[in-house]
Amino acid sequence: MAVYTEVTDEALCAFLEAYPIGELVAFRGIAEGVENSNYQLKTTGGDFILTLYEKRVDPTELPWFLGLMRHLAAHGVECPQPVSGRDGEALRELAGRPAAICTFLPGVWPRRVRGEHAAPLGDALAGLHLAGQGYAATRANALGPLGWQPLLGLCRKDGDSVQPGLIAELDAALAGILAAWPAPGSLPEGHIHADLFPDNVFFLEDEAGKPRISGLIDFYFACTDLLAYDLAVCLNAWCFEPDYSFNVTRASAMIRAYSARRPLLPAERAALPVLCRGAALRFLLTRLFDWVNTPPGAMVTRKDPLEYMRKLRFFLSAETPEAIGG
Ligand SMILES: Nc1ncnc2c1ncn2[C@@H]1O[C@H](COP(=O)(O)OP(=O)(O)O)[C@@H](O)[C@H]1O
Ligand SMILES: N[C@@H](CCOP(=O)(O)O)C(=O)O
Repeated sequence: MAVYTEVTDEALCAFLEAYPIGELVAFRGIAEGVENSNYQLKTTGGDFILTLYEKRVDPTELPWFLGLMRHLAAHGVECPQPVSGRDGEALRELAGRPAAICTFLPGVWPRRVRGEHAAPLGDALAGLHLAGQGYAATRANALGPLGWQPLLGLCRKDGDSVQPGLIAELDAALAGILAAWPAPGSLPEGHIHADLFPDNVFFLEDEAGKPRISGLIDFYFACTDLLAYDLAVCLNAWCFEPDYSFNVTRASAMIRAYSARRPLLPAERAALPVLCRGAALRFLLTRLFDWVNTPPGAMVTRKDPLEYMRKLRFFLSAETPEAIGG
């Protein structure tokens, strides 16, 4: 569930007076999502998404995220655009939370990933990286390599209750990944989405039934980091079958489409195995942290950390870029 903060009719109507988007017709909470509370709004001015930012988003960072979305939308990326109020401000407060209204995107995210999603995704990811180039402000990746050791430390006490021996296995994997991680400045950097999972990518079908991307959402992990790391996140999130076998054909199609729009440097391609290991570890650690540190009834939706242990093991065994479709 992801409606953590309830909003009353009265509070919402009063809130909407600040915006030039007409009057409220209907609204409903959206159950999907993990981090924030989302509502779909219908007003006499159209359809919108209202997001109330919950505790895990640092409010001082919200202007950076909203600015990035605005910049990307202005440079051709289909993504939600923050709607400004009559005073020019997109960010205000509702029900005691920072809140913003964004444009509604058509389409649905794929409940089951298919091969034909891979090329549009690779192309859209490269488009996002290119469009992000002119956004000057930067945001460090709090969930990058420097954050992994402290996060693992916070899971140390209870991690083995999820799987015996897990912490020792993660200690060894982390040491290897950090030792092989690309040196600062050695690979191209820019603004990355950093969480481009299937539930953050909307598709529509064309007349022939072929999926095309109608929008990318959820930029609240976006940051400035290695561009190829974003591709590694997608290889993790999109290229495994339900039985955890890696679909190398799908991965190749994604990497090829990415490279057709933003050619990968040989050094980026060579780094893909370690970047994929790092990306698997990153999602494993945040899921493990939530798993072992979330008291019952807390407002966090927990996801299975062991899914990413299996992916990490695969990437640890894949030594060459070719083994992962590169
Ligand atoms: N701009 C948008 N247009 C249409 N639907 C949206 C939009 N933003 C969010 N949603 C809906 O809300 C759900 C949760 O959004 P998401 O940003 O992933 O939440 P969270 O940050 O809590 O993970 C999405 O799966 C989608 O159904
Ligand atoms: N994609 C992450 C969790 C973040 O959730 P989102 O709903 O904000 O995309 C994971 O799968 O661990």
